[in-house]
Amino acid sequence: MSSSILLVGSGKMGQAMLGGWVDTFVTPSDVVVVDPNVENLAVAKALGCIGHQSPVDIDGSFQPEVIVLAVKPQMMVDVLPTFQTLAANGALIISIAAGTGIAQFETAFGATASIIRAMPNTPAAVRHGMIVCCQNGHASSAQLEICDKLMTAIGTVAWIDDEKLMDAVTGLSGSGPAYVFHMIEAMAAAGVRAGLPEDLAETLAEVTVAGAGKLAIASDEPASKLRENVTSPNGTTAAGLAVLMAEDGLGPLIEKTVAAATKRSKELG
Ligand SMILES: NC(=O)C1=CN([C@@H]2O[C@H](COP(=O)(O)OP(=O)(O)OC[C@H]3O[C@@H](n4cnc5c(N)ncnc54)[C@H](OP(=O)(O)O)[C@@H]3O)[C@@H](O)[C@H]2O)C=CC1
Ligand SMILES: O=C(O)[C@@H]1CCC=N1
Repeated sequence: MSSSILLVGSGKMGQAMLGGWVDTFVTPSDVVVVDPNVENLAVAKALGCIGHQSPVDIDGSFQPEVIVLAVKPQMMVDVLPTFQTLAANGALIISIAAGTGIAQFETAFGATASIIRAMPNTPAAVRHGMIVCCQNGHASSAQLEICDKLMTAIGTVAWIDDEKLMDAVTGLSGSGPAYVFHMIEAMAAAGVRAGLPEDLAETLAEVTVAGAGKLAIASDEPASKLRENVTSPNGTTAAGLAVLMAEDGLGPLIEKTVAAATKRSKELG
């Protein structure tokens, strides 16, 4: 890839993105990573990227074409001013921070800067992420293409026009893996209580969730039909679903869960 990338923050999401990029089309030495956390920076360096603990250490001739911001939303106020000079050559700015709106980046980098807000999730680490992108209308078609390629390297990409939807995206797919991991935890614990050995219960829960997810994606049928396919009349699944789909069952709980995460995303902005 000809584009030079500056990645700010090589924590969980920064590392997940880097892994997908260098596994596919990005030359590691084209990526400069800034992170004060020595351990996280070492992961980026081990992949062959150039790493610095501070932007002041970056080679003065480095002109990134893309700047990817992967620090906590609460850090943005302090971090953005330190990258204004590096962005001055018209670099595309991509932020994956929850809540932080495009307007905050326009304030820092200029009203006509090319800004894309993207919301990935942690399955990006195994290139099965869901990434939703939204741009401010100033990115060129080449910049949109670069972003799409970077995000496609870590999963499935969707673009939306209405930035207001990014909070709901964050509450659903951004935070969503945690809901599913908790479901795995709960299923495994229930299996143990039903008499299964712990290791076996964990494997059954993990493989069942992964398999159901794969089937849902591979199948043309809606999830409701796939659910019905498991459910024999008066059988075991019907007995289980009578509990899970009760009036106070999983549906209302997930609705409250996504609403709470969406509200928190709005607050972070
Ligand atoms: N985790 C997730 O599932 C998702 C997270 N996001 C968003 O991604 C962003 C990063 O989250 P995540 O990767 O989980 O967080 P992490 O804490 O794992 O990573 C953030 C990294 O940034 C470093 N850092 C702190 N200050 C600076 C600085 N001034 N310059 C450069 N790097 C700095 C941190 O160092 P230190 O550890 O020393 O603080 C850390 O290594 C957040 O904005 C979050 O909202 C988006 C989608 C999913
Ligand atoms: O919990 C968070 O705030 C981040 C954003 C989406 C997933 N993790």
